[in-house]
Amino acid sequence: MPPSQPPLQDLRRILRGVFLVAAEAAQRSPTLEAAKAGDVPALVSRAVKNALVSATDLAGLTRGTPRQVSSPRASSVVFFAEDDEITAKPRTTSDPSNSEKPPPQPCVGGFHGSEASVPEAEEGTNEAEKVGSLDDSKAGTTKVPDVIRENGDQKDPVLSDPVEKEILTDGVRDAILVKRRRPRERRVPSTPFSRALGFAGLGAGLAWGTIQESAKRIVFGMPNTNEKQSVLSPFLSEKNAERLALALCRMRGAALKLGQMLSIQDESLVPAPILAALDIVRQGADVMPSKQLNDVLNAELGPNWKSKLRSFDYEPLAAASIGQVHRAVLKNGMEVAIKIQYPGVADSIDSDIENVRLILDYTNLIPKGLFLDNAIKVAKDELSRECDYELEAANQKRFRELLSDSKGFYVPRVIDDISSKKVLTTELITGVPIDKVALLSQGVRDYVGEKLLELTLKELFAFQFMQANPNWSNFLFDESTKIINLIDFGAAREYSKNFVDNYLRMVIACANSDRKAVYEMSQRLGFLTGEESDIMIEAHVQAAFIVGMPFAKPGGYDFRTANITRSISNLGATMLKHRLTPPPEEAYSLHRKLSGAFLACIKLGAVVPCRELLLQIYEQYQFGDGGAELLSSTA
Ligand SMILES: Nc1ncnc2c1ncn2[C@@H]1O[C@H](COP(=O)(O)OP(=O)(O)OP(=O)(O)O)[C@@H](O)[C@H]1O
Repeated sequence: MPPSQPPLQDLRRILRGVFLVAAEAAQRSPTLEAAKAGDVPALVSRAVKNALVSATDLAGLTRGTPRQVSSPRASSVVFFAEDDEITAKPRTTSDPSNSEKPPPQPCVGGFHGSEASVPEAEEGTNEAEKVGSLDDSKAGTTKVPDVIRENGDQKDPVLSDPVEKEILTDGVRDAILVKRRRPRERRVPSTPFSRALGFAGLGAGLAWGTIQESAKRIVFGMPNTNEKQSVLSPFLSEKNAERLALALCRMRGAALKLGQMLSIQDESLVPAPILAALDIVRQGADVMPSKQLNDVLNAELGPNWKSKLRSFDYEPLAAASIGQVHRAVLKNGMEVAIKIQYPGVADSIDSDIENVRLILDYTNLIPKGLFLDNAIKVAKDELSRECDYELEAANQKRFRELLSDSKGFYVPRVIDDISSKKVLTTELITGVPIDKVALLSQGVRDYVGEKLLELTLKELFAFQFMQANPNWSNFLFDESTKIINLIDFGAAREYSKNFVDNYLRMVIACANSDRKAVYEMSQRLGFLTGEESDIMIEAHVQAAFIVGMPFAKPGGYDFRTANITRSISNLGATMLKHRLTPPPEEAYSLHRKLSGAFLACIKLGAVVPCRELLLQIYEQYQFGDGGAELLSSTA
C-alpha cells in the first residue's frame, strides 16, 4: 500500500475483512444449521451460549488480559502407585520417598515459571461452562499484563530458570530489553465454530487497532518514512502485531505455526517491532487446562496410561504450536518428554490457514509474486504431516539411525507404547536452544555454527531426507557434552535423487559465481522458465551469488559481518515483481531450512568453514545421472 493512501481506503478494506471473517464464522455456525432445520429450542439455547462465548472470547483475544496459570502450589508432579491409583504426592526436596534423581532442566525457552499447573477439579464441558474457563475475572486470579517488558533491573520470571540465569548474569542480561509473555492457561478452541469465532475476534481487534493507528496518524502525522513499506501500513502497528501474537498463542495450531515461521526471519525482512511481537509467539503458546489434557491422554492412550508411568508433571515444559510437552518418568526410571496434541488442531488446518489468508488479504501487504496459493497449499500439506505423531515417530527413528555414526548429534529414543497419532513420548534431553548459545563464548558459537551447517548439508546431500523445521529450539545444545540434541521431526521430508543432483550443481555454481551454470540449473530445477526478462534473470543470478558467498572462499566465512539477508531482500522485491513461475514445491521447505541454518549462524555470530564443508560433501557425492561433468563451466 502506498504511504500516501488515504485512511478511508484502509477503513474500507478493514471493514471488508471483518465482514469476510464474520461470514466465515456464520457459515460454520450450528445455529444456522438449527435454523434451517426449524429446531427452535436448540436455536435459542445456542444463540444465547454463542453470544456468551463470543463476548468472552473476543475480550480474551483482543484485549489479551490473562489469568495466571494457577495459584502456585508445592508441585505439579503427580506420582502413580503400583496399582495405578493417583497418589498426588507433591515432590519436595525433604521428602525421603522422593529419592529418584531430581528432574533435569531440559531446555530454556519453554515455561519454567513458578506458576505450577496442577490437575484441576473437573471442568464443565458444555459451551456455557467453557466460557467460565476463559473468564479472566474469575475469582482468585490476579490481573497481570500479558506482555511484560524486562530489563536487567527487574525481578522477573527469567531468573526462575537456572540455565538462563547462569547465562544472563554473565553481564549480558543488563544489556537486553526483551518482551516476554506470561504463560496463560486457556482452553484450546477445539471446534470449527469456536476457532472461526476466535479469528473473527482477532479480525475485529486488528480492525480496531488499525482505526486507532489511522486516527493517530491523522492527528500526529505519518511515522518516519525511511522505514519499510510494511511499517507504513497502519495495520502493522506495534500494538496490532502484539494483538496478533497474543491471539495466535491462544488459538494455537496452524495459525500459530505460521506466526512462528515468520518469527525466525531477519530484521531486514520483517520490521523490528513486528519481529519483537512475533518473538512472543516463539516463546510458546498458552497452556491447555489439565482437564482438556487428560481427555486427550485418555482418548489416545486409553484410561490405563498412568500404569506405564511413575510420575507425570502437569506443568508443561513447553507449549508449542501443535502440542504441549510434559515431563514424566517411566516405570523403569527413564525420564521422558510427552508431547500431547491440542484437540481440534489437526481437523482445522485448512480453515485456520484460510482464516489467516483472509487477514493477510485484507492487509493488502502480500505481493502478487509470492504466489500465495502455492505457499498455502504447501503449508497445508506440511501441517497435516506434522499433526501425525506416528509419522513423526517414524521420522525420528530414521534420523536416529542415520545420525548414529555422526559425532556431536543425538536423536532421542521414541517410546512406542506411550505414543499414538496424537501423543508422542520420547527420551528427555537437555540443552539450550540456538538463540541462547549466542550468549556463549566465540569458540562454542563457531563450533555450533559449523555443526549446524554440517548437519544441513548432510541431510540434503547425504541422506536426501531433511528435518525441515529450523525453529531454534529444535536444536538443543548441551555444553557439558558438546552434543546438539535434535527434536521435532514432524516436518521431515525426502527429496528425489534427481532434484538433489541438480541442487548440488546449483550450490556449487553459486559458490563459484558461475553465471551460466546458475542459469542452466535454475531452469532445470524449475526456478526459471527460460522466458524471463533480463531484469529478472539478473536479479535471480545476483541473489544466487549472494547465497553462494559463504561457500565462495576457503578459510572460514565470518557470519558476524554477513549482510546476506539485507542484500537478498533488495533483490527479492525485483524478483517478486518479475517472476513468471512459483518456485518448485521442494523449495519451500528446503529454502526455509537453508535460510534457517544461515540465520542461525548469523544469530550465533559464528565463523564457519563453509566451503570446506561443501567440498567435503561434493567429493563424496555420487551423481545419479551421469556425473558432475554436466556442469561444464564449473571449476
Ligand atoms: N525429548 C525432549 N526433551 C526435552 N524437551 C523436549 C523434548 N521434546 C520436546 N521438548 C520441548 O518441547 C518443545 C516443543 O516440542 P516440539 O518442537 O517437538 O513440538 P512442536 O509442536 O513440533 O513445536 P514447534 O511449534 O516448534 O513445531 C521443544 O522446543 C522443547 O522445549
